[in-house]
Amino acid sequence: MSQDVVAAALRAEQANLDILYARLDEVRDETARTLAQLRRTSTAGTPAARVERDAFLALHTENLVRLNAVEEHLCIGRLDMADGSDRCIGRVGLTAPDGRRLLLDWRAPAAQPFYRATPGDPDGTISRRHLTTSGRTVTGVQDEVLDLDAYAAANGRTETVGTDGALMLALNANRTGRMRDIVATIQAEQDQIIRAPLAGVLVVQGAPGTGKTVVALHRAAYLMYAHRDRLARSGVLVVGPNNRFLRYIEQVLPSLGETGVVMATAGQLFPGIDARGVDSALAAEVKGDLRMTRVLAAAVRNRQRVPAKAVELDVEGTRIILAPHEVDQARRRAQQSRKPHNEARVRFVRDLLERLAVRLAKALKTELDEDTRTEMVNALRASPDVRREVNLCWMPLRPEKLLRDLYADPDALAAAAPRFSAAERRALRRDRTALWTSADVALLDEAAELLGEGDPEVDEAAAAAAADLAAEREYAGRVLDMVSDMEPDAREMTTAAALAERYTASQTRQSLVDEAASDRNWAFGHVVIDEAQELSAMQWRLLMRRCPSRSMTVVGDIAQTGSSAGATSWGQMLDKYVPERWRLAELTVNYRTPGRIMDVASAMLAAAGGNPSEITSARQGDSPPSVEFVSGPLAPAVPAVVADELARSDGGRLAVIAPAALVDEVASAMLGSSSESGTAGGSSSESGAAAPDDADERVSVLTARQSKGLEFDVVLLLEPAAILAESRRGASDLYVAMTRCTQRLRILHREPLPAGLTGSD
Ligand SMILES: Nc1ncnc2c1ncn2[C@@H]1O[C@H](COP(=O)(O)OP(=O)(O)OP(=O)(O)O)[C@@H](O)[C@H]1O
Repeated sequence: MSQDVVAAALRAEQANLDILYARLDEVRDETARTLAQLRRTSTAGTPAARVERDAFLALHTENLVRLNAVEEHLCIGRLDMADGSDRCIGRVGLTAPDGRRLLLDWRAPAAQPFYRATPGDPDGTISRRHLTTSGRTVTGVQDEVLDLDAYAAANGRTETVGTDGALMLALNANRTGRMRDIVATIQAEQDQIIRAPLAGVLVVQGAPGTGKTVVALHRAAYLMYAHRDRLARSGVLVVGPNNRFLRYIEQVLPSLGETGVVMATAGQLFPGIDARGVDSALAAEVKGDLRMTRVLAAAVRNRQRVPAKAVELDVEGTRIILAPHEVDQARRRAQQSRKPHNEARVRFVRDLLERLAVRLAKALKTELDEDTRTEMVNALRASPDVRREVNLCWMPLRPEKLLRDLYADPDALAAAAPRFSAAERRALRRDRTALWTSADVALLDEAAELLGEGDPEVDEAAAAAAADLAAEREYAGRVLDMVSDMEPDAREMTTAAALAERYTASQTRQSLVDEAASDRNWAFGHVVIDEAQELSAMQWRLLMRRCPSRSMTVVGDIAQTGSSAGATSWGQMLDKYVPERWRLAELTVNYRTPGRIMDVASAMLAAAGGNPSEITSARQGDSPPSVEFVSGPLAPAVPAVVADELARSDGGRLAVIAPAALVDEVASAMLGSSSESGTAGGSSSESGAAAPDDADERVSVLTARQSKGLEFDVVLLLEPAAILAESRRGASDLYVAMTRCTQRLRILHREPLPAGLTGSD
């Protein structure tokens, strides 16, 4: 390849990139000016005029956010088409003032061949060019020929232009602690998943590092582009395994210009609760089991009581009897309504008061007609005795109270869960002050279904709010007429239909995250679930309630299931909700872990009885895991090894993954060594151990479970045999830990190594 050809290609691409950035700057300035003008516009005028102004404010603000988000790597490449035209592909669409298309959004249908065209199926293309850029400078180009004859005819040569491959550059780059988008290098099998239809449940199964997470996030961005009308209003929910993981991925969607996504762990899916407690393996398993639906239903029924014997009540000085059989009859009738507890209570109280009114009339020797009946009922309602007894029989309940009372009372547990073993019931026992766990959240949600809202005032307020929202939506439909005056690039980034929905969303978008989080009945338009193999059957039930349309992207790897309540097959969890309506897509190339390390991880898992997926690694790497025997305690040996690795890894990030019992000791050893002399690698912030939640530190000390979904340049794995023995799913945890590194895996051990795990001692 002549240097001249490369230099000429770089020059040509630089000239084009300059035009694109100049246009981006222009559009940004125009949008900012329009916004400033709109803000200056008087807020007086008709309500409709104010609503219009707000609609445009929201639209332009959103556009500005998007335009600012695409500064880095604005243009990712180009397609040369057989018809002589070309298509520049970028993170956003841009049009020249005269309407000429300058840049095509990577999600547009016309951009699809950039990811999918092959020499066997060039789809109207001659060649594909990948661009690497740094800031606003082109640093590399790489051409892939898709139709050789046409390429030779167009370029007068068959030789392609190429600097380093964009994919290899991306894979070899040091990690930063934050996941990056992969718009420039999405692979064909990944693109198929990203652009798959919105409807239905799509399960993306794949071994470690195959890009499941990153693909699911790009799919969310794609769906929000292709179905903006629907998803802008209802929002997309992304569920991840823990807060650290959510922080690790949180920048991907904003970097693709998409906001309005709710991110949550399974422990944050019940309004007002952020579960921080931890369950034992048995408690998590029991709480995640579908048998809990029956236990909770029984717990609720057991709060609908009949007094053991007749109770005397004082009603304004008159004594009447509350007879058990009458309470029982009122209870039965209320139960027959099949309404949730708090709603059925209204009927129970009404029925019981009617019966007591008869007794009261008799005691007062009064005829019971329409007028006196109302009088009697009012007197009964005012009686403290009556109120107390009615509440004792059928108390209005919140889910939190129901569950706390159940966990705290062995008798209540025994009555609600008679078929559970004593050990299972013991596992559920908790003090009233215990922290909520993520498994509790699914139970609270189930309890909320069984209890219902039941407060008529609340219901009325909700109905009024719903009516308001409907009226706004109708108005938003009329805002459509105004779209034609919009600036072309703003139009490009939306569709006319989307504006209508977006206008409605503008009322909620800013607070969509808060609103959706505070509304248990929020129906998300699409739900992305990551590390989905970890979810229990009860958690699936909750997620299905959050997504009545069943439009979901479910990603995970059954071989990595660590939770005792997690899935052993996808059908086990999904068949009951979407029988024969979920589809499976598989990813087969590992972009993270070098092949020589992956082979050892797979051999270990197979030797432990697991079932690792067949997998090819995009890179083989230099060496298998290095294994070192340590004769003394492990923790004190760690800082020196970390210092050595940091010195070698040139700015990369490192994780020490240890058995749970060793983590604190290792973290202390790291902190001690850094405060003493900085021997562990320079400044204390570089060498000090980070808390498991801290994604920005260069060194993290984690358990295998905490490392799920994350990645590091170098992993130092301590005592694999202890991780293996930690739980019933210890082999999966160890497999996860071994597959987190992008460059090197170093193992320190004192105990004998698990079977299959061999390396270069
Ligand atoms: N097409 C691609 N181009 C560049 N990088 C990619 C591509 N696909 C995946 N990667 C990178 O590979 C790494 C692994 O991706 P990701 O975390 O999404 O995998 P995963 O399947 O979710 O892994 P695990 O199940 O082990 O958590 C990430 O750094 C991701 O950016």
